[in-house]
Amino acid sequence: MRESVIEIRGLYKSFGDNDVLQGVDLDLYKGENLVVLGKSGSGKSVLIKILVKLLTQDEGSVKILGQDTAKLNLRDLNKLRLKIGFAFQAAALYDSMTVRENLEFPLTRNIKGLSRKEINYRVEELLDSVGLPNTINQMPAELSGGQKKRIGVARTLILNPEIMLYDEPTAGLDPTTCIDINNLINQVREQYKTSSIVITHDLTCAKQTGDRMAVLIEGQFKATGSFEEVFADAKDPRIKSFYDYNFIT
Ligand SMILES: Nc1ncnc2c1ncn2[C@@H]1O[C@H](COP(=O)(O)OP(=O)(O)OP(=O)(O)O)[C@@H](O)[C@H]1O
Repeated sequence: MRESVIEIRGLYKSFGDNDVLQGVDLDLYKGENLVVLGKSGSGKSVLIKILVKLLTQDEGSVKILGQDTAKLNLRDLNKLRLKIGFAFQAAALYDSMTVRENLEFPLTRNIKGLSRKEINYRVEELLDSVGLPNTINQMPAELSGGQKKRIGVARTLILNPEIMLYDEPTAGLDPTTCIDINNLINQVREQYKTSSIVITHDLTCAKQTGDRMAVLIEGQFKATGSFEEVFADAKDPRIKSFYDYNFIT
């Protein structure tokens, strides 16, 4: 039996008469990269927001690291959130802060009493890990799109999360930089032993980073499995068209 770090059961969410999630079941297993695929508007962001309780489900349960999120008080919820790293689509760096300050910010805000030496060590270690030690005194505006993503990942890792959520990690990047980011996602899993959900439209990213795929269609996961299992012999025309669409555009 594989250990689940996230366990989603029977999740429903509607906005008015827009039934977005219609009975979602999904597990994220310890140590894996799980890729969540789905058309624009299929509910991927809604699902992620429910996971971190930025939205509340209408029905169903979410257990993260063994804890039922519906039963947590705010203090315990915030503790749990610290174990989840959220790497946003747009890297979400603070433009007015240097790279060093961007990385220090979550650290000093969430962990009190760290020495200057400990903070420096952690920041430098993370910048080394993402291959950008020389950017430490730069401003985000001086970085390329790919570098910003790397710094965003470093900042997310600084609190040692057990779970990583990557939201469209390769969006807006050229193909070579996409491959670098895919490699980084795999490196993070190895080095920091994280379990990750990668939300993407990019099938190259899915193939390179995903141990397993899950395809969200009409409010449910219709197919889960390895990239080959899901796409090689796809009978469901919606999955087939998702694949075809990706390689047309
Ligand atoms: N706060 C909200 N209030 C009302 N409707 C919402 C809200 N958030 C999302 N929706 C609706 O839920 C549906 C799913 O949206 P969601 O953002 O999860 O799609 P997505 O799969 O992440 O799309 P994309 O790939 O374009 O980011 C859409 O129809 C959207 O309009």
